[in-house]
Amino acid sequence: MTDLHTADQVRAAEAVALARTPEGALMQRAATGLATVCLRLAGRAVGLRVTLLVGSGDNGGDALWAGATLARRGAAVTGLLLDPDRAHPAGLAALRRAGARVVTAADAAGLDRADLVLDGITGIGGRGGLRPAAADAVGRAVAGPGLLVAVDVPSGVDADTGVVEDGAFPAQHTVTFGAVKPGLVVGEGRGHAGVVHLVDLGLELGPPAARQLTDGDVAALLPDPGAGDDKYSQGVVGIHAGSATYPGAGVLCTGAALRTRPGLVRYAGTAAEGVRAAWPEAIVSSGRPADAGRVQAWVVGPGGGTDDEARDVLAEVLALDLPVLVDADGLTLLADDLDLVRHRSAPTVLTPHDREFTRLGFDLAGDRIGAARSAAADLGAVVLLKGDATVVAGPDGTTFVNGTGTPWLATAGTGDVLSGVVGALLATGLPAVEAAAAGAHLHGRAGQLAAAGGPLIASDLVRHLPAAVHRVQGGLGHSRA
Ligand SMILES: NC(=O)C1=CN([C@@H]2O[C@H](COP(=O)(O)OP(=O)(O)OC[C@H]3O[C@@H](n4cnc5c(N)ncnc54)[C@H](O)[C@@H]3O)[C@@H](O)[C@H]2O)[C@@H](O)CC1
Ligand SMILES: Nc1ncnc2c1ncn2[C@@H]1O[C@H](COP(=O)(O)OP(=O)(O)O)[C@@H](O)[C@H]1O
Ligand SMILES: [K+]
Repeated sequence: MTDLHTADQVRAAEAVALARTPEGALMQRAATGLATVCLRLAGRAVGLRVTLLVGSGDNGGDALWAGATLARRGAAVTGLLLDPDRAHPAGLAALRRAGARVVTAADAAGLDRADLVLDGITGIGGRGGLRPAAADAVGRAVAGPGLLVAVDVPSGVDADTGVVEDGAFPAQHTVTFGAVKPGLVVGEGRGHAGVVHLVDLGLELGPPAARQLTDGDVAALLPDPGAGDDKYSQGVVGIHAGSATYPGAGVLCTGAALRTRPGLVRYAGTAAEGVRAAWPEAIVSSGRPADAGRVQAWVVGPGGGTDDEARDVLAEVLALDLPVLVDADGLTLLADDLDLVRHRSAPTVLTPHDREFTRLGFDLAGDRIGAARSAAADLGAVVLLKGDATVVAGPDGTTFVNGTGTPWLATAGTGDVLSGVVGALLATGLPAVEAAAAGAHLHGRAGQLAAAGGPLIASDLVRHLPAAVHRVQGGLGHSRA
């Protein structure tokens, strides 16, 4: 599990640690970790041309100390001071002692000729868009071929929300201190942070603001069937998806559920013929969900249409005292009457993409975690907000940010697959927020495995689900023909 802590949480823990450690010790730990990662990434120090972009706070201090270490190892380091009078004094003295060049914006030529650019303009103290001089320096430094490494947080990226301001530093790597901040793994911030390296400062942090599951976490939620299991005991999921004219969503969703937890999957709906042909393993009926037989969780909505019949089915399923996942057309219908969800006592999982989320009446500014959380609290439901780095929020504020996936998932039908995966996990009896987070993780892993073979379509994703399960359990993963 990767714990994600906000800037305020890190600052509060740092204050406690600062009071207990000699002056400068924490910054030394941070800068040593930073220099170590830089040396590993660059592969050498001697002759390495390094540009430091140095702001006026402690983030600049980290860059100056790390620059001094690199210079002592033989790198040709240039420190560009954006605010020379306020540069971290001890860090600046160390850089000068190490023999590095120190320049100001007025005489900073050749910023684009570095092999390594260290962004120490702002860290967790940055506010809003970069000031013009800082933005100009970023623009010039990133124009060259050098490796772009952000110190703690890419300048111009909000550490908590991942909102990216104009002119922000587009890091390929971010060396972050004390804890991974949510803004490095969510929203546009994820793309600007690149690969995140954590330097442990030994901070005593409280409960995280959000978490990211690892393969091992997901494997622990997905035990293999044991000798005492039968086809019912792993949880039976019911699927109502697709239609006679458009059976695709029913086929994909049912297949995804089967490929995730193959015990037993029931399908009930008007795509029965297509689903039966594709998945002889499923128990298929063309009747209403209430007549389909016992299940432990329902999936309703993908490709189900928005007519009166679909509206009745949605109300019927939501009236059951079982976990229910609502997706796609089901969400469009739900937007007319959110009380259908608010009144439930069994768990509900809603899986909107951005347009569906706003259709439900919620604001989606840049803060995806905040948006998913407030919708979840309002509705008393788990909200899984899809996209690059899917966010899953529970009504009690429990939050996960997904760390798997690939942009190749941006293709029709992959959402139907996600519904089937999460539905199957809900039926196992997992807490709904964990089922949703684990489902998003598995779905993303399947996407990565499928995309390794080139562009993927949604049925490839279904085929790769067993390999994804195998992979999270520690295997290398292979696909099924
Ligand atoms: N507090 C600590 O114990 C430690 C802090 N560390 C570093 O300290 C950083 C936080 O330091 P600070 O609180 O000094 O804050 P920062 O250095 O992140 O930023 C504050 C400075 O940036 C300027 N600034 C703010 N917004 C700006 C903008 N939009 N454009 C241009 N300049 C802007 C401000 O005028 C201020 O001088 C962390 O991110 C981390 O890198 C590490 O050294 C570890 C130890
Ligand atoms: N750019 C992207 N990067 C990573 N994953 C993405 C991206 N775009 C979409 N996805 C994922 O693909 C799936 C798309 O779901 P959805 O929009 O409901 O598609 P459909 O309705 O066609 O099934 C979601 O799991 C989403 O997280
Ligand atoms: K920075």
